[in-house]
Amino acid sequence: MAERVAYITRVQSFSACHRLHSPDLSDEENKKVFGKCNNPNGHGHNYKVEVTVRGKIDAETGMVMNLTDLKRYIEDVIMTPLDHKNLDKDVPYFAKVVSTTENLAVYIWDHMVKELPEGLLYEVKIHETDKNIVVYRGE
Ligand SMILES: Nc1nc2c(c(=O)[nH]1)N=C([C@H](O)[C@H](O)COP(=O)(O)OP(=O)(O)OP(=O)(O)O)CN2
Ligand SMILES: [Zn+2]
Repeated sequence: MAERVAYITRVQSFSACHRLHSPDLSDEENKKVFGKCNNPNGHGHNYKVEVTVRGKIDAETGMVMNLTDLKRYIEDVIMTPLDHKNLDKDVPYFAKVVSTTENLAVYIWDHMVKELPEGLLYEVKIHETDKNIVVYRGE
């Protein structure tokens, strides 16, 4: 049978708070750029992350990869470090990196790509709110 390629996705939600604030900008500039999201005491989100892997459907198993394994990687990369956390204060990566959803997607990609078999990770999509969605594909 000809080789077939499929995309499989696992969805995971987590809750976290953050403040958009750049150490490279003055307080005034931060207020101007980030507006209400620069509130000193932060604000929270119920993030929804979609992790998609792309690969050949294995002839013997019928799977690109076992979704149960993907679930375990997501637990280690997303849930343990990020769920119910203050992103800026609890996650060392964001001490100097602004916790935008773009940078959060890069964080998740960079950690997920180390766990997964080479070449499988295709996309990290984050719904910060129902209306704000970021896609990162490792570029
Ligand atoms: N490019 C980006 N822009 C913004 C980001 C981001 O991560 N990347 N993040 C924010 C804030 O974190 C903010 O929390 C967004 O919330 P809000 O504007 O309230 O969200 P909605 O637009 O979905 O809410 P409305 O109901 O439309 O008010 C801002 N910008
Ligand atoms: Zn926010």
